[in-house]
Amino acid sequence: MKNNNNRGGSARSGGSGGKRGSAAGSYGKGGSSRGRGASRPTAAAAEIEGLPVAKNDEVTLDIIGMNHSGEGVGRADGYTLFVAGALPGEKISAKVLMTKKQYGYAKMQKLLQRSPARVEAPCEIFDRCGGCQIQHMDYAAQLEWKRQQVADSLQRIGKLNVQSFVAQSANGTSDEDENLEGSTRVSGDTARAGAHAAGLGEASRQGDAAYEVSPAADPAASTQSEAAEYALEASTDQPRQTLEAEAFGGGEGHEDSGQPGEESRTGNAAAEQTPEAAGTAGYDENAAVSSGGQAAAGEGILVPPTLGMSEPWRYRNKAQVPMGEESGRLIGGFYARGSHRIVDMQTCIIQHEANDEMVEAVKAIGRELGISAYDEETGRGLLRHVVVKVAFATGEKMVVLVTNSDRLPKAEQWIEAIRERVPGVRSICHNVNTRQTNVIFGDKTTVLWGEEVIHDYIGDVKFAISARSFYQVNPAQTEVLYGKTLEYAGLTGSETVIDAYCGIGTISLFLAQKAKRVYGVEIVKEAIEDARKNAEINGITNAEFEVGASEDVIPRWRELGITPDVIVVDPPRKGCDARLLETIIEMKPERVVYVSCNPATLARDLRVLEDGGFKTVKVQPVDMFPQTVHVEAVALLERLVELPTD
Ligand SMILES: C[S@@+](CC[C@H](N)C(=O)[O-])C[C@H]1O[C@@H](n2cnc3c(N)ncnc32)[C@H](O)[C@@H]1O
Repeated sequence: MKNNNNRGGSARSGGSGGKRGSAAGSYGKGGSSRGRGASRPTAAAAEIEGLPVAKNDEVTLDIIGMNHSGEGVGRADGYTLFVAGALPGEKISAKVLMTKKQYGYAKMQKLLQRSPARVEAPCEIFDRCGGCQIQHMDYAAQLEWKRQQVADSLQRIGKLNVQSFVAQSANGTSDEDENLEGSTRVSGDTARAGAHAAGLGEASRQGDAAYEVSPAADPAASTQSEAAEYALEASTDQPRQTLEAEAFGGGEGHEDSGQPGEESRTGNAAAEQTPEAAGTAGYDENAAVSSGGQAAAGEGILVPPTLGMSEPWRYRNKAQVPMGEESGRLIGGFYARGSHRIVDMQTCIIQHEANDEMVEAVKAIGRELGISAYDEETGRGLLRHVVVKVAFATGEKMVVLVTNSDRLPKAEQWIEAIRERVPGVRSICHNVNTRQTNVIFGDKTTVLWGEEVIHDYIGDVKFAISARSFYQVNPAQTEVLYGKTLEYAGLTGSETVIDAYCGIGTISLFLAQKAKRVYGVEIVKEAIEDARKNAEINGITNAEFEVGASEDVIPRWRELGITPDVIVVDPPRKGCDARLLETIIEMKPERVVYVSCNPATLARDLRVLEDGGFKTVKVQPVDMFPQTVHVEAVALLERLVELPTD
């Protein structure tokens, strides 16, 4: 049906509402995506001529996929609309919130046809908080969607050949056992729901060229120049520059790396991690995936089902909670999606309970002591963030108060009250960040009380973790991830291994148990100090560490004659530096194991390595961040044997 403006295709439908976990939540409140109190850019852009829809139109949409931010993707007369809360396979009525040249946003009004993968989000503030994006999607469907994100990126960005899939049988198993790799199997109905929700089946055939170049759906993207966005998405000729731009603003904030779920900057993950290509999973015509299931044996890269958790809740060992004020009262919680508006919370069900308790204690103490919260608009106020960590294996706890002032007023009272209300706390730290920035930590950290570090175990290896060092946030899945990394490294005990972007030496020390020698490099000085301590406390003598950028240090190691058999890289979201990739190619290791938290930069870098003489054998997705859109994967590359030239 055409509307009055002859824009066509936006079949009007009435209705409003939508239940929690179905509808979009707090979108559409206007303002820029960065400003405090803003949540979604609405009609900031002037109406654009010739679009099939306009702001406030009501449209009926078939949701054909889900983008990197977890928003459903619908089309109105070929025009792409992103709808928060909508799942692939659903039919909805929606109201257009804003339009850009090639895509727009709409708010779900009514769910007309429900996906079998839709579940009730268990978190009470899911519809407001931006911390999780896909609690309303059944876990099996989340896992399949993540697998497909990886496969699609490899194909679309890396131009790599991915093995096709065979459909899953009714009991969720497949004959292709080799491909299961110990994964959480997708069972029966949920398998089909998963395939459905991941935008597979019919909808997966509906991709088109326009969508292929469509830009980031994330509200944060709207703060970037559109030209940059399009450069980013449209072209794989210049993917490095553009993909780097999207990764946490180009790679500052090393202390926490920009790992998904590791919000080293303020802002929720959805706001900060601008998707690289608007997430074409599920509707890329060229994607090899045909349904939820297993890869068929044959040519191409194997992308097995995502390794998931049996209990995908309460898995996080760290919370970085921004503090604010509401009617003069101190509050703390994650940001609403696409904004810096804090949603006060009492509990976060993906966090360990101890983290909830620590955050609540700090909020209560702050209120009692009359502490002000930092206001990022005025640059005034004291308490910026509370960062809490708990070691799952030992129960040790750390509280870090990040303030906008060198001095922590009432420090003694803080210490006394935290010790009283957080039984078992081992470390209370103060970090100073006086910069007007969205990076969480400042450079100066002092121990107010207790130890400088807490200790945890991954497998049998003990780790000391300081306030600012990167440490994986999901300990159960870290073991799975590192186990895969070790397996792919294929060590026999005689190998020399380089671990680039080594953090506190977690992967290095895992590898050192099976290698002759391991060299780790990391840019954060404190992390390398921790890595050395960690080697020492575990009695590991065959690992050595150097501070510096991998792209500077490893070429130097090459000049010194270090010849690795295996190179492991685990870079932040922006991926590997081009100089590092060049050096890897020149060093000619037998194998490269690439651990990645960003399928887009992974795909880009694999392309470079493939062109440099390596073959990608398999890429295993591992779910480090259930209920969120973040995707982790580990890739195995083997060096192609060079044939002699006559
Ligand atoms: C995703 S984390 C991986 C850490 C570690 N492998 C682990 O599993 O805990 C990436 C690490 O790279 C570091 N980093 C960022 N840029 C770097 C660079 N150019 N050279 C070396 N390390 C870098 C960050 O500080 C962070 O510790």
